[in-house]
Amino acid sequence: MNDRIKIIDKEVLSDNWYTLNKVTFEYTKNDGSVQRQEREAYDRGNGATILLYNKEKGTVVLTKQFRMPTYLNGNKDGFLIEACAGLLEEDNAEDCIRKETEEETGYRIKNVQKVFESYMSPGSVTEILYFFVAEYEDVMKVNDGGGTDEEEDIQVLELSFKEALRMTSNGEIKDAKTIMLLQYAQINSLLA
Ligand SMILES: Nc1nc2c(ncn2[C@@H]2O[C@H](COP(=O)(O)OP(=O)(O)O[C@H]3O[C@H](CO)[C@@H](O)[C@H](O)[C@@H]3O)[C@@H](O)[C@H]2O)c(=O)[nH]1
Ligand SMILES: [Mg+2]
Repeated sequence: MNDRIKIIDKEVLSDNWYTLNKVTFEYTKNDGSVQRQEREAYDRGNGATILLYNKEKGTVVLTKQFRMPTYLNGNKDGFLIEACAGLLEEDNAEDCIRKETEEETGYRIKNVQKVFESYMSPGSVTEILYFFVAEYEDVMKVNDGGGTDEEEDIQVLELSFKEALRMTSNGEIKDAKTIMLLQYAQINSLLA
């Protein structure tokens, strides 16, 4: 696909839960010279995320859960407020996010709108994340949420949009996908 890149070797360094590969490749620089380089790339599949919002109430639904990698790196209690998200399985991103929304937040939503897609850590993680927004109403709540996985322990938060935006400024919300979705909602006036 790119004749400036020639993959020489791909070595699996770890495949315990997800896969960490070391890729050796020849890279042709802008000046035409060829360099041999190595990069580690963590492959944990792709994901989808969604902002649920209610115009009339001026609210959004977010989740709160323990995230070990953040606990290892400065997040005091390790809990993170995030937009609902999940890894893609066999299904396409849209079906995946509908299913994930019901499992994690308890809302059975109808129409979802794809807004953009983004690599979240392009220097080290292969994952591309698909971003969605959807309107929700109280009557769509069909269960308590929380996740289906035995180790999942997800708290569902319904916050005013203003409060959620404030939390992105004061550091209470520190998750990229969540900040991106809240700012998308603000820029596009999804809520008053
Ligand atoms: N035992 C074990 N379980 C794991 C490990 N890593 C993840 N899991 C479990 O695998 C499940 C994955 O849950 P999902 O809801 O599908 O994914 P997610 O972790 O919420 O990921 C979403 O958010 C990430 C962070 O923003 C995104 O990177 C990702 O794309 C996705 O959108 C969770 O139950 C989690 O505990 C691991 O190393 N060991
Ligand atoms: Mg999740």
